[in-house]
Amino acid sequence: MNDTYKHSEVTESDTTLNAILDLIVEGTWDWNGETGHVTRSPGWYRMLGHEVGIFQENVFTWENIIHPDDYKRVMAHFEQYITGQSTQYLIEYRCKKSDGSYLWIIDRAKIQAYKADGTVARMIGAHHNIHNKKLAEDEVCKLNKLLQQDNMSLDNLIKINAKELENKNQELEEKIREVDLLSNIDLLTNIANRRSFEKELKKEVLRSRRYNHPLSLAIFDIDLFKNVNDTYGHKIGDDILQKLCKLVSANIRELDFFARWGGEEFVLIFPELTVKKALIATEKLRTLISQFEIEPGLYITCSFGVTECTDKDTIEALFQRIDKSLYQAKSNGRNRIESL
Ligand SMILES: Nc1nc2c(ncn2[C@@H]2O[C@H](COP(=O)(O)OP(=O)(O)OP(=O)(O)O)[C@@H](O)[C@H]2O)c(=O)[nH]1
Repeated sequence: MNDTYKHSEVTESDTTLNAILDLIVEGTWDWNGETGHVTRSPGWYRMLGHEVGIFQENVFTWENIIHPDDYKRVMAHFEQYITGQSTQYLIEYRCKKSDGSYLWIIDRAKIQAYKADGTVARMIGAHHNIHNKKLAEDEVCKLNKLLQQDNMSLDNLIKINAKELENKNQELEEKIREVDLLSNIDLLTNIANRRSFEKELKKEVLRSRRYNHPLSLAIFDIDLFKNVNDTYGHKIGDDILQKLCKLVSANIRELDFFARWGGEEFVLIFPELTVKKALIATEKLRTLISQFEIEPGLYITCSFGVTECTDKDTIEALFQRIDKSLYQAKSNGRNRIESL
């Protein structure tokens, strides 16, 4: 038994084919080159939002709905195909809808028959709605452009950020230096503090040993400073400490290291000086201080302990010795220097 499906008549097969085409493509068109007649499927009208069959069935209907910006391109492509300059007719363009907006479609067509003179006798085509796909492509295109711009600005941003970071780092380094400086400086007198002194002393002890150079150390303390505070007040006491530091700083060598040990006690490192020379230097200071009118009508004196660092000295041993010599200077009557 032959079970192949057959249409009983040609018209029936035409109806079936048209129904299938209407289902699988939005719009088909069939152009008769002899008469200029164009048959368009119901889907073609529906796709553009028109009532089926409202347009004249000729080529001008099609030409009139092509977007003006696409018109020349479409015509050129059509011309190339029907004149045999290109082998296929396949083109994307916009068609005007009933509401005046434009719909992106893809138009595919094939010549079905030629006239005796070689011109087209029949051409069948299909319009397919690609609007959403086209919009999505446009979006991607826009995004790509934006991305490129963004990449550039991102690049710039990175550069700007790097510069800002560099500035911040510089600021931070300055702050660290500042903090480091502050942590090494006595805030009242602006000279080195005990912490900084201890570091410096260790360094100088090592240096004197390495080069076998002398190194001396002095400590001095304001005599009876409690009386000054009690008589003139703590504020004047502070001013006196500041003035004393300025005086001493201005009368020591660049090489010498001057620090506040704490309270009204100060220390001096004399690199390259033997105890003999250190005694001369401290004597100069003692005299200067005692002759300096630190406040109107007020003079102060200081007691000094001096010692020289030996090969075997530990830092603690050094301190014990100058402390002891200062104690001796105090107990021997103040405003004097003792050395051990
Ligand atoms: N104004 C002021 N006074 C201070 C500061 N640090 C310590 N002093 C004072 O220094 C005085 C030290 O007193 P004492 O330790 O009794 O010694 P002194 O009166 O100097 O007597 P001698 O050291 O024995 O000569 C105290 O009154 C402290 O308050 C300071 O930063 N500012």
